[in-house]
Amino acid sequence: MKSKVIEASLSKNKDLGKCNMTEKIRIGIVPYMNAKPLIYGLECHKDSIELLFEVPSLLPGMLNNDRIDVALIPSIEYFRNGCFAIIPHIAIASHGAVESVKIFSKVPIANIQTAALDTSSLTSRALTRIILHGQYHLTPGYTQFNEQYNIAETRADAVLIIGDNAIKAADNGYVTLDLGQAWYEYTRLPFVYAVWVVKRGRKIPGLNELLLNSKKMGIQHIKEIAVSEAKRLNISFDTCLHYLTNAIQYDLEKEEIQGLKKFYQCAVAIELAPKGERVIFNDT
Ligand SMILES: C=C(O[C@@H]1C=C(C(=O)O)C=C[C@H]1O)C(=O)O
Repeated sequence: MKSKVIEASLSKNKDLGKCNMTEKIRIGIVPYMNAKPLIYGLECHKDSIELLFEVPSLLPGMLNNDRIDVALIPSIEYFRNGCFAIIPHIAIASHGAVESVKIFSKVPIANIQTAALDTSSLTSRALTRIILHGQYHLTPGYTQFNEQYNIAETRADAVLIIGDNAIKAADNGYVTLDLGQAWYEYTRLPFVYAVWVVKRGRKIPGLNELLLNSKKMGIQHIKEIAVSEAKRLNISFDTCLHYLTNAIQYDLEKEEIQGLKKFYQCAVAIELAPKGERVIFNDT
């Protein structure tokens, strides 16, 4: 299923600014299992789209520097940047437990004094601070956790890990806190981890439709994605299917937008984001 719209947009649109018309649309995306359904339908556009895989923390900068044209970015960065527009109806979200954003703690959560946060993340790092502060009245010392480290050798009391590594990490007797679940208990709202964005004012005709169709196709082929992810990550098909269908949610509608706005308010309250930002959608 080839999108005529995007092909037309590449040849018709004279407003692509720094993007050369003969060049492909460069789309930045996280390399985790959770993003696979969102890009499933893009595979058949290889002649007009280039996919670049990068950890979430690096994608906003790449978009800002025009190294990519569209990106799936950590939701906190949408509010910090202030110059992006969100592609409607699509998110990486959870309504409760997310299974891939977890604190692994060597002490009871209420006793955490130091926490090392995954450097791949931006949103879940902020969410950790919000939950530990808001729910547990804790302001621990924060350090970095790099995926080359392992939990046991980390000096911090607790470690935040996101993505495939969090799914694969064994609990090993650690106290674990699923931050999607913690957010739900704190607010009774869904949590939005990532959104597709473009720079505000950048017109890529057909983009919203292209990404929405891709998501729809991904959801239709979720079992096939679970099979290949199980192989790639060396984990069970059931774990993948459960994660892709029960834990991660891909909609960005009324409730998720409410969750996104609540997250922004909580971030502003502890100075993790500037005041006065609004949710603005891309309309092309
Ligand atoms: C739920 C997740 O969402 C991710 C978490 C992000 C973050 O913490 O900054 C960013 C993008 C998402 O892919 C996950 O990867 O586990």
